[in-house]
Amino acid sequence: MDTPSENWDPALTRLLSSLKEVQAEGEDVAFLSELLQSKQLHALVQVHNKIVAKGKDDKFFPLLSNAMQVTLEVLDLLGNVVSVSKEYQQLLSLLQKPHFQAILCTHDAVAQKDYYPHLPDVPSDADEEEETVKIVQLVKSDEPLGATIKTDEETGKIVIARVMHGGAADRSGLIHAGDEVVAVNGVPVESKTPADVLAILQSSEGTITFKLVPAFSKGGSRESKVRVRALFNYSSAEDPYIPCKEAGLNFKKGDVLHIVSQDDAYWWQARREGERIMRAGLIPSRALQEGRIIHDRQTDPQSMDGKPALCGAAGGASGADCGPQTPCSPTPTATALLPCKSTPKVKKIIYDITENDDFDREVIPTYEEVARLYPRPGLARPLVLAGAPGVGRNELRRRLIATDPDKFVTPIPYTSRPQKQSEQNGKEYMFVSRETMEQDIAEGKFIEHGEYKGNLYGTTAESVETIVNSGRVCVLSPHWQALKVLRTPRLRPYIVFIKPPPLERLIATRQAAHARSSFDKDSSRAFTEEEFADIIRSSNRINFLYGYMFDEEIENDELAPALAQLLKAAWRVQSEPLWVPASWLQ
Ligand SMILES: Nc1ncnc2c1ncn2[C@@H]1O[C@H](COP(=O)(O)OP(=O)(O)OP(=O)(O)O)[C@@H](O)[C@H]1O
Repeated sequence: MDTPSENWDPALTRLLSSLKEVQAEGEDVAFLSELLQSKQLHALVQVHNKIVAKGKDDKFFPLLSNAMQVTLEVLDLLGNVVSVSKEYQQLLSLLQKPHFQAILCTHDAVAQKDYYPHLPDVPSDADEEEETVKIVQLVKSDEPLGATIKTDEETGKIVIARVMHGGAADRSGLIHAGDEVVAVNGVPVESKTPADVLAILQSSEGTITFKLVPAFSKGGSRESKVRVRALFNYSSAEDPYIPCKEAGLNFKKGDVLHIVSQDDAYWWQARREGERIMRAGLIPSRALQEGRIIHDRQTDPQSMDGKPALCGAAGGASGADCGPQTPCSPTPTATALLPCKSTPKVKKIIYDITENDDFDREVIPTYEEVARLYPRPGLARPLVLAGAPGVGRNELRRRLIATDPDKFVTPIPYTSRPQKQSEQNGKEYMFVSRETMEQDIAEGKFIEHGEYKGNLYGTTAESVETIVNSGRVCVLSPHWQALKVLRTPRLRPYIVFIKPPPLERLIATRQAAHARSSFDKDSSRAFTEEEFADIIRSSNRINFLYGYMFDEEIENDELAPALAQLLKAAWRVQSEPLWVPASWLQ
């Protein structure tokens, strides 16, 4: 046991002597005594004292609260620089270090006061006879108040329906969902409608004064930390059921959203990740959106993704709109919001399917929970070029490898066909017997395999891992049906969707380059018009079935810009923290 030295902290010394005075024995007392005399605790107390002493000067305050965001922007800029100086490289390597990025994230959390404790709710056993009223005064500005109001169905009173996270009302900390509005600017609102209240608010100038009866146990809820990737486009202007259009958050498929509240079963509150606007917006919850998609698939089997899936006809039971500077009107009745709620999930044949991809039709693309995966130096994620046969995946893969053959590598395929004399095992192919290959396929060792002229061909997951572990970037251009086998926490692929340009451009670019049809393995000939149309058709279909897996899209119009974009993707994979399914990190 360490013996306290002379400069031992006085508070610890006092605690120790009072412990001795207790004169009790036993394991707990011995443990406490040892703890109070330990050097580690003493060091911690000293650190604490120093922080408290320095804090008194109040010299420490964060200059910014988005250091990590700035870092990512810098990395993006540096990624575009072709020739880099030594200083650039040093800065790059520093900014890419996971520990450095972890410090920046922690810094931002502290700067954003992400740790603040929340005050306990007002006790619900307070005297009900004596109604507590709070007067809240807010300065009117260009910013919306960030709250919606509605008429309470049971009491008929005007209440705060919801408070948008990060908005003016939320930041005041004084207005909560469920608070009853008694008066606005001195005008009692009893027996008024939400629209009347909006009119009062719109006509007010300077400050707005609310007289509110606080709701019990409705204190501000803590922000959730959930991030999701949106798998559909959403525009609140086209959504007839959103309780308040101005409160809606528009987003595109692929955007990462920070879900700050899931308190409401049908309308979540979210911010777009990386945006500096603190006020959250309303988005349809997963349950609501799933219901809409299923409803759309049943009523319109041709429905493709890209359009917001909405139930019923537009302009139905919509909530009254609200002005941008005022609290918003009520949520429409629950029945108006829920025409799809009781609809069971069903399989629906949407395409004229020839392959067996029933599994994929089960996926209802709403949101995918994601988390940031930090790059691990020397362990780049495999780069997967997905797309329709003939679109140019192999051409782009070849050109990428040609830019740096030591860095970009494609796995050597396995085959059961006999080795030719001119061939070397492990160079063009790994030659194995048909029995061995069949057994490995049955054991799930292959990420893709197929048969051509009576011989098996395929690529193993292990060969991908070997390349990753060797510090090089593994580049794959598998058949699209291999995607679901590939997209696992084990391989963590970065999937780039190679999509064709519009038909006219597809034909023009391929004809100008004398492109060879990849549909005909036996002879070298140009693509037919029907084949060009097929490329576009199957591209749409692959995007529909697997779009939720794609990390980015590249349009393969002219080869040079497509390759430049691919090089950028390859850079990102090696250097940037990227969003991946949260389940990969658990
Ligand atoms: N952007 C482009 N402009 C002109 N020609 C292109 C372009 N991209 C690819 N090609 C040509 O189109 C043909 C088919 O490309 P590629 O073999 O890469 O297709 P793929 O997607 O790998 O299809 P498959 O899997 O069926 O081989 C090739 O002759 C290739 O050189």
